[in-house]
Amino acid sequence: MKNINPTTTSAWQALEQHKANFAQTTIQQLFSQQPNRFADYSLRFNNEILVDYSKNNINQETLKLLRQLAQECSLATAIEAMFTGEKINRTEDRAVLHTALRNRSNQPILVDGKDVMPDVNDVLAKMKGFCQRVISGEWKGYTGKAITDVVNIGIGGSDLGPYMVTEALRPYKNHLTMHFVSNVDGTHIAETLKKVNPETTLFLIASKTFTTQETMTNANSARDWFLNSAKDESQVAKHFAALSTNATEVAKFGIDTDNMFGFWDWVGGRYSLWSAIGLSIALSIGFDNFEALLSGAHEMDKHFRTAPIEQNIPATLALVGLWNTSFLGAQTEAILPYDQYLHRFAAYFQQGNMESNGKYVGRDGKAITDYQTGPIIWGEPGTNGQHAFYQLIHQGTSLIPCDFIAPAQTHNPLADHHEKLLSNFFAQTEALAFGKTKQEVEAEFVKAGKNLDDVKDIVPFKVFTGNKPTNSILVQKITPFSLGALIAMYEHKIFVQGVIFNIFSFDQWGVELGKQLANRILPELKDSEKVTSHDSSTNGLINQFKAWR
Ligand SMILES: O=P(O)(O)OC[C@H]1O[C@@H](O)[C@@H](O)[C@@H](O)[C@@H]1O
Repeated sequence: MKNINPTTTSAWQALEQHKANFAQTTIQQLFSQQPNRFADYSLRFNNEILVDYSKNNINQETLKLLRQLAQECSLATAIEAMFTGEKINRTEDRAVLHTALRNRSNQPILVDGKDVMPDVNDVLAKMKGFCQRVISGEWKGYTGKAITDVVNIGIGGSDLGPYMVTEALRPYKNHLTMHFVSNVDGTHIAETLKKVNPETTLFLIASKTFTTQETMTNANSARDWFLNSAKDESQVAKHFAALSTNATEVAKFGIDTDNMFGFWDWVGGRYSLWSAIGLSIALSIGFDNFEALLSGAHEMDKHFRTAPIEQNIPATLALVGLWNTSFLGAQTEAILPYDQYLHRFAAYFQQGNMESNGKYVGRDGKAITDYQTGPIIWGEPGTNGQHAFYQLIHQGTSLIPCDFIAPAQTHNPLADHHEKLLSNFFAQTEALAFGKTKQEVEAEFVKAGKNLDDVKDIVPFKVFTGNKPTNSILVQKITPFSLGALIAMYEHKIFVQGVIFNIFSFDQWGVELGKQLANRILPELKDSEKVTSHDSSTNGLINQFKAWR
């Protein structure tokens, strides 16, 4: 991947000039000027996903310049570099091949001259056999009973993806009850263990490194709890499996390598749900559905790799997002799914995006000083968000571009719930784009029989300026296939932005310092000695903790 500061491209400079046009123009005016705006600014994937990006402050010139920016930043070369296994994660000297995990075409993909597909397929076959045995009840616990509960112990990428997807695909789930334990706070595992029976519980220890403090602490507590009942170490094999790249540490923990499902250093944690880390997903919805999830992602991969930039959905979302943040001044992006099953979707992409693109060092090793990199990602499911934080999106002083996501078909057709939900979905982007003018507010008062003189002081508070950018992502139905495609779409959006930001999107050095310092502090908490080795704030806090515990 080349080192190109995006601000030095001619497209960036042209975009800087071009943005002045939008100081005066509103989204409303753009719609009045362009009757076909919806048709011209929307894209479809497989007749299953519709992406409408028309309600943004963009015109054809904006798109032309953004596409030119992508070209000047060598996006096409970068895409090929990723898909062909080049070591684009240069700071860790690794390839980035989550796309190989879902490569249903089976075309060889080489890393260091070796095709990775046979290994990928071997692990998938092992996962399939394991799922069949556990789901059918053939796999027995230490007292001969079938498994009823699965506890995934992992954190970050080893938790967020599997948890988000198993929740999103609940309509497809079988009889197994899934639990996810991530926090090192003992409350998380303690509350989970209250709900399960050691005779019928399977623990999946999910950790790429198998050294993560939170996960190993929870795994040890789970094993102690299990042995408290089973009283026999040899029974651990029936109740513990490991999802990891680190066979040595897995063996040290005492998990049989037969129960280890491997993956490789070219799978980033936050891109790992497609790997063995997805075993909890496969157990919950069955292996066929897990394969459908992979297929959906693979179709999106093909689209991303081959579609021209004008029709390329992830690239378009990335460029429009970059326009909003780098040129129009937005600092955050909200992801707002109108689907209760997608309640962890925003949390998942908080890691996906912020751990990937929250970087201040460019690919040249120098600090980036002249542009913003990854935005802050946040969000909650609609309509809950409407009654909480939408006030600020509609009338605050910050510009917050939003992605609205909704399925056309619900899995729970109950009275008119879904029509009501979707009416809110449509209404919100309409309100955000077009707002409500002073004249409209006054007309409403008049209609309600009010004298305008009496209400004139209230009028400004009821005005909505509109002109707030949104994308609407309408999915025919949330199925394993469409969800796979949707996740891959956002993954590639992040990739495109990382390429243009000139950063390395696939490392995560920013999480290390806190871990190091926590390891230094941990022994200091073991005794009652007064701590003096830190700054006065940290010393003061530690010492108060010791006094109060
Ligand atoms: O899967 P393991 O190795 O336990 O890591 C879990 C998580 O740890 C964090 O510190 C980050 O590095 C994440 O990217 C990662 O997903």
